[in-house]
This record gives sequence, C-alpha cells and structure tokens, in this order.
Amino acid sequence: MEPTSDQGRPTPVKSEESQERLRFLVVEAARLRSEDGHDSERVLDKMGELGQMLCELGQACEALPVFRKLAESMQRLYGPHHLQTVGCLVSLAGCLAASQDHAEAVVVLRDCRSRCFKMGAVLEPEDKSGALTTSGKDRAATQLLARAITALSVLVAAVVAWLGYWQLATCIVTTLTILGTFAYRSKGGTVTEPEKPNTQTLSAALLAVVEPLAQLNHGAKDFEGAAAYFHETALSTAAAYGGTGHPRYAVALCSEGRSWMERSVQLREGSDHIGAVACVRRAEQRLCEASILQQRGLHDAAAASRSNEGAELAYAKTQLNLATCYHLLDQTAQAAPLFATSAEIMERHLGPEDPRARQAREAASAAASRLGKEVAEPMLVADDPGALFPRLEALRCTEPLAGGAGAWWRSAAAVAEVAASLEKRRFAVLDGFVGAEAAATLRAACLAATGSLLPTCERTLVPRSDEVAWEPSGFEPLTERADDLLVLLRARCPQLAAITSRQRLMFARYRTGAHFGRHVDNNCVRGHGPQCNPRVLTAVYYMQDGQWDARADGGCLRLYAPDCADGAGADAGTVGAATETGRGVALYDVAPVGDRLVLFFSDQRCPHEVLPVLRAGAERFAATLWYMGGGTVPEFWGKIATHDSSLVPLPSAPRESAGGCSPPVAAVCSSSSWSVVSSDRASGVE
Ligand SMILES: O=C(O)CCC(=O)C(=O)O
Ligand SMILES: [Fe+2]
Repeated sequence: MEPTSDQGRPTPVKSEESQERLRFLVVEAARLRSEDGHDSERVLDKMGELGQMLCELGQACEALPVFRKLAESMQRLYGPHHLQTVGCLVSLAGCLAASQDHAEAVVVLRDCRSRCFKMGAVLEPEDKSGALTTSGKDRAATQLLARAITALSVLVAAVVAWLGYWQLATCIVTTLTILGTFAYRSKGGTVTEPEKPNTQTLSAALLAVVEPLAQLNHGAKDFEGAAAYFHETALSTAAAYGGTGHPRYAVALCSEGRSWMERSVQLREGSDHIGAVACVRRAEQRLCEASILQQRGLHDAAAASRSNEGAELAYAKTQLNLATCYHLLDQTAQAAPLFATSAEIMERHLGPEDPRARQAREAASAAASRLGKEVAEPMLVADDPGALFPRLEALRCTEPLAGGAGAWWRSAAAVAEVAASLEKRRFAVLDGFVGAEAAATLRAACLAATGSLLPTCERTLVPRSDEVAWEPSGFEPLTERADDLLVLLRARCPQLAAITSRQRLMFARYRTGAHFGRHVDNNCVRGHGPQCNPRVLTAVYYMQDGQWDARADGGCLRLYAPDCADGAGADAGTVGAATETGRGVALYDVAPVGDRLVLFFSDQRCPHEVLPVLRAGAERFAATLWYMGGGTVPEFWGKIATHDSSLVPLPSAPRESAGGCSPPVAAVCSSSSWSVVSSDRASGVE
C-alpha cells in the first residue's frame, strides 16, 4: 500500500539514505545542544536542515514543531527584524501550507511582510497609525529598561569611584551591565542591532514572502488581495533583479492580471457590473504590460535573424503583436509605426489582398488617423523647457530675484506669462520654483513623510500604484509659495477666478514600476456626473534630487490632447486643439525634474497620466495641490485613502508683494466652450 501522511496525501517514499540522514541530524542536533547550549548557531543550522528535509520528504506535520522552535530561537538570537528570522518564518509558512493550514500560513507570511517593511525602515501599509506594534512596544520598553539599568550602573559606579573605591566601582559596572543585557535578552531583544540589509537583499526577502502570499490568497479566492500581492511580487522582482527585464517580472504581472480577471467574474456574479468592468480594465493593463515585455524580447530576437522571407514574416508578426499591446494600453505613438511596418512587410510578401496583410493595414491606418498628421511622438519637456516656454525661461534666467523673496515668478511679467501659457497650451512649467534652499528643506520633509505613506490599491477605474500621504508636515515652503502664485494668477486669468480654496497637499511616491493611468482630475459633464468635483487647477511639484533622465528613468507626466469636441477659442496653431482625430493623442511628456512646478487645468482639457518609473531603486516624489472652485466635494472623498475632503481657504492677497500689477489679460478660451465627446474609451477620473 502507498504510504500516506495524516492528511491522506501520498508521502514520498523515503530512501534508506535519507532515513539515515534524518537520524543523523536528530542525534547531531542533540549533541550540539548539549555542547553549545540551545541557541547556538550550529544547533540552529542543524535544526533548519532537519526541518527542510522533513518538509521535502512530505512530513510537513513533523517539520512544523522543528520550524516553530527554530523561529523562537532565531528571534531570541537575531531579533524579530532579521533576514534569518524572516527566512525561517517563510519556511514555517511553507510547511503550514504543505500541511493544508493555509489560514495560519497567510498569518505568518503577513507577519513576515511587515517585518520586511520594518527592516527597510518603512511602515507596513496597513499599520496606518504609525504606532509601534505590540511586539515593537515590548521591544522598545525592554530596550529602555536595559538602557536605564546601564545608565544607573554608570551613575552608581561614578559615585563609588568618586569615593575612591575603584575595584568596587568596576565590579558594580560589570554586574549591572550584565543584568541590563540579561533583562533585554530575556524579553526577546537582541544586544547587537542587525545591520540594515540593502534594498536588493530586502527586496529578494520580500519577494520570497509576497509571492506565496499571493498564491495562497488566489487559492482562497481572495482575488483582490492576490492581485495586490502579485503586484508587490512584480515590484520586488524589479528591485531585486535590477529592473523589469527579468522574466519573473512579466510572470508576476500576468498572475496579477489573472487575479483581476477572476475578481471581475466574482463581481459580475454579485451584479456589481461597474466594479467588474474596472477589474477587467486592470487585468487588460497588466496582461498587456506583461505581453509588451515578452513581445519586445521576441521582437528583438526576430529582428536579429531576418534572413529570409519566413523570418521576415515572423518579425512582422511580432511587430503586429507588440503594436496591439501598445494600442490596448492607449499608447498610440508607440503602436502606429509598428503597425505600419508590419503592414508593409506583409503586403510585400503576402500581397495586399491577403487577409492578414489587410488586417495589419487597417490597424495601421486607424492608428495613424488617431495620431493625427503632424504629431508623431509627445514632445519631451525634459531639462530644457526653453523650447516650449521661451519667454518664461528668459524671465527666470534674467530676473531671478525680480519678484522678491527669491521667487522669480512673482514679477508681473512672469505671472502674465504663466497665465498666457495656461490659456494657450492649458499647462505651464515653472522651473526653480522654490529655489535651492527651500527645495532641500522640501526634500527632507519628503523623505520624512515616506513613513506615513499608504498604497492606492483601492478599486479605482484608473490603475495606479503610487503611495500617498495627505498633508504631511514640513511642506509649508511649497504650499505658501503655490498659494501666492495662485492668488496672483487668479487676478489675471478669468478661468481661475472661481478658485476660493485648495485641497490639502497630497504627497505621492512612485517606486520602480509604479504609474498612474490616463485620467482627468475632474470629469464633469456639463457640470454634473458621478466623476464631477470642484477642482479647477492642478499644481504638481517634484522633489527629485540630482538628475532625472526622462528616457531611461521613465516617470514622465504625459499630457494628452483635450477630451472635448471643439477647440474653439484655442489659439490658431495651438498644438493639440481638440478635434476628433486629435483626441487621445499624447502631446507632451514633462520630466519630473526636481524643483519643477507644473500647472494644468483639472478638467477634460488636460487628460494626463504618470508613465511607469523604469529605473531600479528609483523613487519619484511629487506633491499635488488641487485648487478648487465652488461646489461641494464628493462624499466618498472623506472615506478612502486616495482622496481627502478637507479644504484650505486661499488667502485674498499674496503673502509677499508681487511688484507692479499690470491689468488682467483677456482669456483666450473660456472653460464653458469645452464640451464632451461621447467616446468608446472614456477617461477615468481620480
Ligand atoms: O505626479 C504627477 O505628475 C501627476 C499625478 C496625478 O496625476 C494625480 O495625482 O492626479
Ligand atoms: Fe491627475
């Protein structure tokens, strides 16, 4: 009869050799324990080996007590936030899962995950309060006790030494220090703090935790949870393996996509059709992103071996696949040339009447008409905004202190130029907005605020993977200046006249792979609609230090042509005047250069997205302020982490004098002249 474990599953047959090895490990662990004591490294090594072997031989239930004991010892020896301890707990979770105790396996892995976050000095996202956990408090209290005893010992010894009893003094110091250390150890502390592991090591540890967590959630049909963990698996893969090129990254994205699909089925069964659509959209995005990575590999390989007709057709097919992926992600600029060359190759080899060639040609024509005639690629506003805003740049460079208080943009000429740029292009870029000194203060505030970030992985229509915090402290140098600028602009630009307040500042971090899909910040349809809110102008300020290479590092703010039917009123020749063909066209990529402020209209005049951050280990920091007109904020804003309903009134006059004021310039286009086009692919709103 086939041997079975206590769960009734077949147990692998143990060879004589492995039995022998098991016996040896048990005896050896006992011998070392009697020689070195319970918590010696040699004993722990042997126990680890024993647990692993039992697990591999299918004896998970016997392996469990071994791993539990091992975890306790490691905790005592290395402390709770140490890679060794976490590694052991992951093995314990593996054993639990193997013995069908999925619920406890999930608990152990979630605990490991929060330990990983703490090792990286980042609070676990669920730990919203920022308070220490119970074990953390215990540890902190014990640490305090140990320090107090040591301090007391030094004090008593100093008095005794002062009295002249040197030998007695030394004796007291030694005894009390040992006592202090003992107190700390007996409460589960560790004497020497572990060295903080580097990001790569930590990401590899996190990967070992979140991947099984994702699988277990998926198995338990918590598909939303599984998708979030698969997403973390992808991000930690990128951070551990130096970028998105590793095959496991694409696999994790695919798994995330699959979980979103399953979730959408669940929601549809519960008649939540809107939720189901949102999940399908997320699934599509993930599967397409994964597919792009895979197709890019195939495409490069096919491009390298285009020696005969067959190979060239294979190459055209990879181009078509890649183009379809980009098309599904709304990245028409990337899709169009690939569609065009694949159509050209197919027509040449198969003839224009071949159905595959015809299909490729149709896709190419549709992409080309979507793109418009003149705009091939978004214009990159990187380190040199001079090409787009020459007058503003000239003012910044020639009159750096013209406005007083070190802010060049306070001068009447600069304010007029910003207003004109908003009217003409719907956005403006102000470099050197707060100046080097305040920028350094903001950067420090930004690093301090990373401890209170929350993920934005709620069920939103638009996929986003940034982490946010509302109104963290230390951002006053930005809010004060931005409010001043708005007061000055409001007096000049009738389109901004309704602004009376702003939302509290939203601080956001985008780590490698993080992005925010195409959306508008206020999607009112003639003043109404479920996605309508009072936002008028969006101001985003970036806090990168050093260089940001937009092409290699990614993370640009992509601005699209308006989602409006007519561009009446826009300057003749304005790039991206709203027309049917212009809709959906990416116009500008604004690089998130440090100390740069970008202003744009929050409504359908400015659909935008944050492109994925590409560089491994990079962090893109942004602070967003929304300036609000009349009306009330949607009720749900007060309830979810991605939004905040508190408003800050705008002062009636700027804090600093703006210098001489020239009369307001007339608005070139008024917001009422923008109406909404019905479309198959509506922009989401965030
Ligand atoms: O960070 C950015 O560049 C823009 C962020 C954004 O679009 C938003 O938070 O709504
Ligand atoms: Fe936005």
